Amino acid sequence: MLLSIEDLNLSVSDHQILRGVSIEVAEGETVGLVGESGSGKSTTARAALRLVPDGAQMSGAVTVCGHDATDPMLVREVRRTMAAMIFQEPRSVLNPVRRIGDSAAERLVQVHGMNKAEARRRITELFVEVGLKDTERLLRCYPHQLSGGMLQRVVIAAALSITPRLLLADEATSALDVTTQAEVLALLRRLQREREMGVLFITHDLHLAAAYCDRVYVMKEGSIVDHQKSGAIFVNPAHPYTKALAEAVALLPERDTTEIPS
Ligand SMILES: Nc1ncnc2c1ncn2[C@@H]1O[C@H](COP(=O)(O)OP(=O)(O)OP(=O)(O)O)[C@@H](O)[C@H]1O
Repeated sequence: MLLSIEDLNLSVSDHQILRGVSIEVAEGETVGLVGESGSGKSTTARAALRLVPDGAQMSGAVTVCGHDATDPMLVREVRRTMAAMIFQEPRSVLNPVRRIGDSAAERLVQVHGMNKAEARRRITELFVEVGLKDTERLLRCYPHQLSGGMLQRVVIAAALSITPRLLLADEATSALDVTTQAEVLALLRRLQREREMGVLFITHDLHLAAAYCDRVYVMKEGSIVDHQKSGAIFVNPAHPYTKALAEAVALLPERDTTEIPS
């Protein structure tokens, strides 16, 4: 298993956020983690890499690529060389006053000891791999000069720069328009297959998770309440909450056509 979370509990200031969460991701697998806002999805992914709030109380077992990720020393190595995380809003992780090239190449310089020229060459290759064009100009741009889709590709390239075996994608495409979302998802799928990466794909969208992932975990109020192969999730939801999520799209109020102004 690339990621194994077992009976994970996490509390902050006596508020219990995660309750006995268990999740597994194998090599080459895409596993969905679905739930409404505040159900604990991001906290689970962050806790897997020990990125927890100060003072958080945590219990349970987490291994990433066979390493104990609850160990503060070991998890540093895990984050350095084995696992990467992509967040929902790329603008929040890129420094607005640093050039794209410097931000994207940072880990290769700091972590892998490459010199700046080597790191820029490698990042340029990765930019091409994630479908970015005009890379020389891009390296000199600032985040505000790029679209959301381009920035998300930059962030994916930076995450892939360490050649992670496990990718934690936290609402990685939720802020993108539908067309760009489809392109980024196709890109992630291709890269995942080429690299045999395991992916934990976090989303609030059950339909997207079922279409994109091999298996899906459903989370509610800090607990995993359902776990199914994607094909089975609509046919045989094990928990009423999964059924409610599946039907949620039908709850949109119908447009009132009786009061159309002339
Ligand atoms: N640093 C923190 N300190 C205290 N409570 C926190 C902290 N981070 C998250 N929480 C709480 O933990 C719960 C789960 O939050 P989390 O962000 O993991 O949910 P989520 O399912 O990822 O939601 P969203 O889809 O909105 O990102 C929420 O009630 C949130 O308020």
